[in-house]
Amino acid sequence: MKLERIDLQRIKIPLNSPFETSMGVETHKECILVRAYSGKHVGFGESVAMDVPVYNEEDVDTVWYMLEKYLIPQLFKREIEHPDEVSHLFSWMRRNHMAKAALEGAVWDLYAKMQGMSLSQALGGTRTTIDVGVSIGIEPTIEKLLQRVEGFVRDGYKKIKVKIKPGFDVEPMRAIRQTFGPDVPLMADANSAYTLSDIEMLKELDEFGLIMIEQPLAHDDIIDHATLQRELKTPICLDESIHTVEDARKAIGLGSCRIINIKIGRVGGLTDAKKIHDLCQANHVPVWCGGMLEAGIGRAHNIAMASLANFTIPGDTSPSHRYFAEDIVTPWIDFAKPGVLNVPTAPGIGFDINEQAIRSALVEHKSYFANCESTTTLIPNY
Ligand SMILES: O=C(O)CCC(=O)C1=CC=C[C@@H](O)[C@@H]1C(=O)O
Ligand SMILES: [Mg+2]
Repeated sequence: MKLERIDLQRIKIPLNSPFETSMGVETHKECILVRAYSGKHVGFGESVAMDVPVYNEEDVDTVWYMLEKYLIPQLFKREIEHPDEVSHLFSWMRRNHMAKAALEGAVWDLYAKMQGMSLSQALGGTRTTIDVGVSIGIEPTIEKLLQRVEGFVRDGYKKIKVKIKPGFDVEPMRAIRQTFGPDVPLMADANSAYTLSDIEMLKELDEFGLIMIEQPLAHDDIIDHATLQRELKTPICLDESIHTVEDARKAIGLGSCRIINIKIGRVGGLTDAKKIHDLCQANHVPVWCGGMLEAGIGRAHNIAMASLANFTIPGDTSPSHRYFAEDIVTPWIDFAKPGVLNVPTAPGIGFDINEQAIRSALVEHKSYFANCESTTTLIPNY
């Protein structure tokens, strides 16, 4: 496929309620939508970088900059046979995975549409439905947390993920277990809030029969996580520490984790997400699809990826209304039955674009054309 035009749209959407983690409080979802045009087809992608670089080194501005200055011009230079070529094409650039993934995702969607297949099929997905969980931010009180958990359990979510941080960890988890019993599928996500000096507290979490403790230690660590995993019964799941298939290989080899949370944007796109999925499958390490509070296009990409066979743990792909009063896709992403989403069978991401919702949320829109002189490439010829 020859890309003729690429559009970037920066949008900002209010969250239904603030979402607090150990990294801070989010009240809006700000992201960049990517539209990739070839002939009569258009593919859609979405960047997941936050508006401040607290989750990784990127933010919305760095994503736009890297796309405009390097990645879009480079893609215009090439005829792409298969989307798997894009991550190699971008491999000269260090990191900036969320910028790369937003553009690569649009190419994957475009490719699937041109082939007349769903994105799930194009990726090799086998599931026709996916079980989904919910991520609950840090609440001001344990009582408020219990109210949120009660509502989501009633809604039928297949996994309840609770954010923890120093001072809000053992007691909230104990209260959930005492209130809802041992059968609620429960996990904790620490977002790197602890160190090995907290090992005794982290071992206390073992009594709650959690599915996993996600990213308890430093965002760039796999050594201390291996030490901690040897002391814990509860499986450690790595999120922020895993950026590449090599990171995953090393973490599995060291015993740093027993589960991996795959986020398309964190690992640089669908091609690399699939490589990590396949490596984990070969090593009997289950994976699940993490979330970044995506709007509908990003959420649709997550659904397609989560249809791959080794995504055996419910992911954080809640229906749109969990976070937003209006979504940028139609139909809205919603349960087919409690805790279950259908995997679309229509071509590409399988959702239409709600242009009115995008217009309402639009901050900036810019079109780039392959035949435009100003779209020059500032990188060596790779
Ligand atoms: O998108 C969702 O529903 C889950 C969001 C979520 O839990 C996270 C988003 C971004 C960073 C973190 O706060 C956290 C995570 O680490 O998984
Ligand atoms: Mg996480």
